[in-house]
Amino acid sequence: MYQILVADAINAEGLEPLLGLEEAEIIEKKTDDPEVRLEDIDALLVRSATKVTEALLNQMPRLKIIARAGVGVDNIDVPAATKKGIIVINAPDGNTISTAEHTFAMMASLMRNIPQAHSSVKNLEWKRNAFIGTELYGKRLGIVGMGRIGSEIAKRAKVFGMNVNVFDPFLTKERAAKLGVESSTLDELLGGADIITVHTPLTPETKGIINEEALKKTKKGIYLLNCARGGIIDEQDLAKYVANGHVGGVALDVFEAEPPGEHPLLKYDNVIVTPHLGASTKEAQLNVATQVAKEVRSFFEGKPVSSSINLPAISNDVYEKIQPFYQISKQIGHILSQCVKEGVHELSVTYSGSVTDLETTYLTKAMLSGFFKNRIDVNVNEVNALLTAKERGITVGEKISTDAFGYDNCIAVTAKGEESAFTVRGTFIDHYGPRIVYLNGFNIDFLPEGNLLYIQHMDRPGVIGHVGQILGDQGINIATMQVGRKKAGGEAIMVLAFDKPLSEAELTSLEKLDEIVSINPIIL
Ligand SMILES: NC(=O)C1=CN([C@@H]2O[C@H](COP(=O)(O)OP(=O)(O)OC[C@H]3O[C@@H](n4cnc5c(N)ncnc54)[C@H](O)[C@@H]3O)[C@@H](O)[C@H]2O)C=CC1
Ligand SMILES: O=C(O)C(=O)COP(=O)(O)O
Repeated sequence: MYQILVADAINAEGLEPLLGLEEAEIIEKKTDDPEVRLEDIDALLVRSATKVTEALLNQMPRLKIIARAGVGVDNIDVPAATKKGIIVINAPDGNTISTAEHTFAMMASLMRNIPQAHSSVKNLEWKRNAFIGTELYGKRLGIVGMGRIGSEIAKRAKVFGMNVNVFDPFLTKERAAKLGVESSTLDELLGGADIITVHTPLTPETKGIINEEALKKTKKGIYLLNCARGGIIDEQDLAKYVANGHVGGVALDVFEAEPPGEHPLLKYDNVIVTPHLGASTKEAQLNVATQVAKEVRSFFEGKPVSSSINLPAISNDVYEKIQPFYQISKQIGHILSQCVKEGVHELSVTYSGSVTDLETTYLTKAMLSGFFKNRIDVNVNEVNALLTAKERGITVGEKISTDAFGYDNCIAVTAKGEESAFTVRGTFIDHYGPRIVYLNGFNIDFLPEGNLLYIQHMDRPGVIGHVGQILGDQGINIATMQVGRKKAGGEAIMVLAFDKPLSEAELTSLEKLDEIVSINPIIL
């Protein structure tokens, strides 16, 4: 008998597909309910409230699948689940419309003081002059994060006659044009917007993306919305800018800690809030519950699941053979995603040598998982890699070549954007390990691991010495250094490895050297 624990409020009608599952018991209780025998649970269904920590997973030795009835999996320790062989699935698009609509409702409420006016009338007041609002029409809306929800917001904003600027480093020009929005840098968006709304996942890159430094660049009277995840707008910095009168108004559906308790922002009249209601509609809840229930049922019936974010879809045998190439493919993708500074619309992989005997599509998917790492909330793996690329408008190509550039095997990946193309080649050498052997036109040879710095420079006497000197003066130890050039005195590159990542100031110190063309940290 499978025991399925539904730990958060998940739509009962949506769970009906599970009722057709023979030998299954559905238990609707919190994970800390004393009546729940965690050690017997096979499937765990949650929303955002239950924190699926490693400690919780340690108490659930039979757990095989975690289903998130919603998008964000930041409440689930996915690496810990993966390590334990637990499949994690979510419902990526079931609540997109509801969240976009809620954001829009918040924006309209904020600009027209609806919550404040509502309370006032309920208190038997009639203060028409106290609630003069601002039109949305003609205003510039800045959208940070142009994925499923951001795109739906943009569509609605345009119908309201708003101008839309978006910042999403992973948005291609083609997709921006298709959506009819203007792509801009974060600084341009900050400086030009009347209203800013964030729709990224919470990642190390997006945490505090709107902080004091960013708020300083916004227009006085700026309106800010966060209906994505608490922390994308830094709450302490925001409170400071509301207190000093710079911010015109704030709408929050999410908080760094939920519920927020006695929060400094709650005392301001121009801060309106909802208790994480973005996905709380009948439709969205039915959608997400049905999606995950169908998936859990498929899983227990031994059928493939389609919205898994961590399922290795290969047998152990094949997995072992493929493992070394799997890792280098992933690293190549991750290097490309950090080196290409514009939206990518094409990723083409060429396999040559002994690797062509293997199932290369797994490797292409591994490369994509490395490419998408840290860009989207969902852990992209071999199960969802191609779908994710397709959703993002990225064409993925695979070719076999006879030229392995003198190596036993070679995996070459070219990423193409509007303005540039960047190629990385890697190989796996038995008893030696993975090596990157070509980077953006230069032959080189380095281990794709740790904190790297890729420097493009002119091949002049003393450059390497100067770099060493500048870093040495700051007490920074260079662990390894590899160099490559096309011809004497021309363009050259170096790849350095460090024990820890360099700070912004340390990177800037190197930029002062005349011979240096560009500096790019790569963290693997
Ligand atoms: N309030 C609520 O109830 C809900 C909140 N959410 C939150 O909204 C988030 C977005 O959801 P979707 O649009 O479905 O996800 P998505 O994955 O389709 O879109 C996220 C977008 O953010 C972009 N992005 C990633 N890093 C970025 C960066 N550093 N700067 C700018 N853009 C960046 C990605 O390229 C992507 O286009 C979810 O991760 C979730 O946390 C989602 C549903 C309901
Ligand atoms: O889907 C998401 O990411 C959400 O934030 C919705 O959260 P909820 O399921 O309403 O707790």
